[in-house]
Amino acid sequence: MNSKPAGSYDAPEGVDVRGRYDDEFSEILTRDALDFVARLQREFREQIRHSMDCRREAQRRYDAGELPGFDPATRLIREGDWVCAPVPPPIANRMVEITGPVERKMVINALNSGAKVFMADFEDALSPSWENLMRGHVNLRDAVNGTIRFEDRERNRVYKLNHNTAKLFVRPRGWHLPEAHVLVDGGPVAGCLFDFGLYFFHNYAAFRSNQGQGYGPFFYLPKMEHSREARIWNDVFNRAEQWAAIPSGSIRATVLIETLPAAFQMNEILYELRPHSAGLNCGRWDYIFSYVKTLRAHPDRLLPDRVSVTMTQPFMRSYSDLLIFTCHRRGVHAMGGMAAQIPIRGDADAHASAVDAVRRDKLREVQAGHDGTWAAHPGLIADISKVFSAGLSERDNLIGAVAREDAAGIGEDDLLERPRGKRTMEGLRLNTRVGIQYMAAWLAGAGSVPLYNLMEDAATAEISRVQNWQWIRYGAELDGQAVKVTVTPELFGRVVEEEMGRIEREVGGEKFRRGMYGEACSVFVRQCTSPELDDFLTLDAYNRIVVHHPGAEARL
Ligand SMILES: CC(=O)SCCNC(=O)CCNC(=O)[C@H](O)C(C)(C)COP(=O)(O)OP(=O)(O)OC[C@H]1O[C@@H](n2cnc3c(N)ncnc32)[C@H](O)[C@@H]1OP(=O)(O)O
Ligand SMILES: O=CC(=O)O
Ligand SMILES: [Mg+2]
Repeated sequence: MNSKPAGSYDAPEGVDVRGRYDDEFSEILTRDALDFVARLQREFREQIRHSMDCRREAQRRYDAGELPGFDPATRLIREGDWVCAPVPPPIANRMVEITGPVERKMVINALNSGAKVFMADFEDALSPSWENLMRGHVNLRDAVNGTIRFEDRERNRVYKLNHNTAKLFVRPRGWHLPEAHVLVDGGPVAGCLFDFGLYFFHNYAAFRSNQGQGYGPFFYLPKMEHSREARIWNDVFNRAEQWAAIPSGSIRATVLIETLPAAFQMNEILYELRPHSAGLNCGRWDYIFSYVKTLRAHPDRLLPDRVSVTMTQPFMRSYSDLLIFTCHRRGVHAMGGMAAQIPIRGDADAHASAVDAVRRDKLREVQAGHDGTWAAHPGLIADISKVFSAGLSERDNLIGAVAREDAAGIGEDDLLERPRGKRTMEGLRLNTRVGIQYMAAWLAGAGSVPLYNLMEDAATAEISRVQNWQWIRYGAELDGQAVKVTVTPELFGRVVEEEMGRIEREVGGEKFRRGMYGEACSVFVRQCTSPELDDFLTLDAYNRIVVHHPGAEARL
């Protein structure tokens, strides 16, 4: 018999759910599901804590002047002749993958978009409020069951799934983010174990029969910095497979190489995950952010304007080439990244040039040997598919076709080569405008937004933040000014004031007053000017979206 009070979650011993109660959420937060998450947390929390300590230790070495590099201790793994488990047939062709937050209408649109894969995102594209996370789980359960519907009453439109849909991958949060609404033995559960655990618990069986042809579920794993973190994921997958009594190697995951230290660990990461690997992906935006973050104490590594740090910069090209070589050598997909352009309404020329930029980016990717790539918006899928299907010429992927032996010699200097380009006042202004507006959206519950005709999410906003921090910290000199202009806290203060004025004019007075712009501005400014660089924009800001029930706001 169920003894839980009405209107509260039925939590097992040691688990305390502090998030708002909702009958629909309680279908996800069942006693058994919470027990599964709690088991994962208890088994892996020490390893996670140790890995986060190791990250801090490595950062102390970089701050003392060391540069990231290949680890001599794992040379045999890099040089050895091993391959990952064979690619599962249902995901052999991953030519175009659409990504987006786990919002109900977008989940349906993404699954119907014509992309091969939909990466449902609890990470860069989602503001991880309790409501967003829990609705996301309800949405994914309904999507996997095939019953998901959404009614847009204003537009008199009903959304439901087509017969053929994209294969679902789910991206849980990174290791660093806690889930403050669920405590296990008094401490917050790791956000990624919460996301993974609930999704796996409710969906593994239906996914394997409806979508995975006996494989799955499938995941994307973000922001790792070292292969020891991949080992934890591999152990989590083993534990989940044992618990569900499904064959070992059912779960597959693509790791985003999106931190600078991880670029030197591609082989090691694949090796740790080799029974469960579904390749690697170039997470270009977080990678740029990580370049600044990792080399925060190196004043000779100032980034040029964000707009000029593209995939054609030599350090970015080397990273993508090495990723293709490594993945194909190990028998798995080498996925490309996200072009930030999105369709532009009401300006045909601007739209054509945005689509053209995406096409060029994708052409470069497929010609380099990437097996597939990401699309930010359904309106780009047809163009991207055209470029990639020509490049794949009837094959599912290029794994056996393009070896990229020429990239075998890419070394530390190539991966660390200094980015080139100008640093301008407009770069500083744009970073500020974008960072504040993104933060305002995130605090209000939207984790991905269109700004100035580009997709912005947590990763792209991070670049704006750390670049401002770096320029202020080291007094970057701006190019293109009649007189010498150095970035100082005072100059930045003036820029913030002027850009807040511009934001108000652009969004309109009423929206500005009702929105979270003031709070966003103070978070962003504090982070850009603090003596020590914060690890993540969203970690500090997370406290502002945690709401414990019953009761007021909570701080971790
Ligand atoms: C760095 C990284 O990590 S990249 C991966 C993480 N980032 C992302 O996933 C961002 C994905 N993209 C998006 O979130 C969106 O495209 C945005 C926010 C940039 C723009 O969204 P909108 O302002 O809604 O765009 P727009 O108004 O043009 O949308 C038109 C339609 O396409 C849908 N749509 C747009 N993008 C997506 C998407 N990625 N997935 C599914 N549907 C989408 C909209 O829901 C809308 O549907 P409707 O016509 O049925 O109402
Ligand atoms: O997650 C993707 C990225 O570019 O960051
Ligand atoms: Mg990312």
